[in-house]
Amino acid sequence: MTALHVEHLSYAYGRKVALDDLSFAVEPGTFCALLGPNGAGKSTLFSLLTRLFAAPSGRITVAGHDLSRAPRKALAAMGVVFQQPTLDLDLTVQRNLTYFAALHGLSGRTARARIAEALERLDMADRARERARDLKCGHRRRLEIARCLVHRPSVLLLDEPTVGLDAASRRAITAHVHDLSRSDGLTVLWATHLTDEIEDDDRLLILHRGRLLEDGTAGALRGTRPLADHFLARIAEPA
Ligand SMILES: Nc1ncnc2c1ncn2[C@@H]1O[C@H](COP(=O)(O)OP(=O)(O)OP(=O)(O)O)[C@@H](O)[C@H]1O
Repeated sequence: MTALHVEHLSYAYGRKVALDDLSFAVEPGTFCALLGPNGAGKSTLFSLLTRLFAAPSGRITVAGHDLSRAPRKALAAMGVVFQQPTLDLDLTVQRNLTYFAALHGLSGRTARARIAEALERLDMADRARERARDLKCGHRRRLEIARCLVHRPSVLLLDEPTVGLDAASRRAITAHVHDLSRSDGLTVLWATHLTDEIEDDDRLLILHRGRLLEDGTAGALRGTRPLADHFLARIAEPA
């Protein structure tokens, strides 16, 4: 079964077309980078995938569930990290996660076990009692990633999750999420405009002006040139 399937998706803000007949499918356990410059349509796609916006046309399927016909099942199969942080900074790490687990109907022993597992997975176990406000930006982001694992989704959506982080935190988080995909079989859709977050084995979608310019394995698409050069050359081509 395809983990994430987008078929003929379009979206416009008034006359401004943000996504133009977008189609792609991501197989389970794949780390899929969605690479595009500012304004490419990445956040619009995330808003449609997470049902913040209703898709006026096209179809989205998550872990076999149609997002418009079976939204609860589709949304339960996904973990999301939005571009803007959404933690409660006055709560501890543990409390942030407990609150989120409760929203997903998890409580008591199950919630505690899942939270411990998620914190362990992100190397955050020793920070459970710290207030989110006291964490460095990189650790806040890691907490958000741990949070999106608590209900055991099979598909993770991350919208430019390293924005505003220093180089070391950026590298650590990118490595963590690649590892989640590799070791735990999670499907990842990672939106970015930074080519150094993408590995040669990753699936790569290049999005530009609402359209897919490329879809393949990053290493094969870039050939012998650095991915940054390949990307800049492709998006510089006339429409
Ligand atoms: N609320 C809005 N009203 C009108 N146009 C919008 C709105 N939001 C986005 N757009 C336009 O839609 C297009 C896609 O924007 P979107 O934010 O999805 O791109 P993005 O790839 O996420 O860019 P960024 O990396 O800057 O977040 C852009 O041309 C943008 O100007």
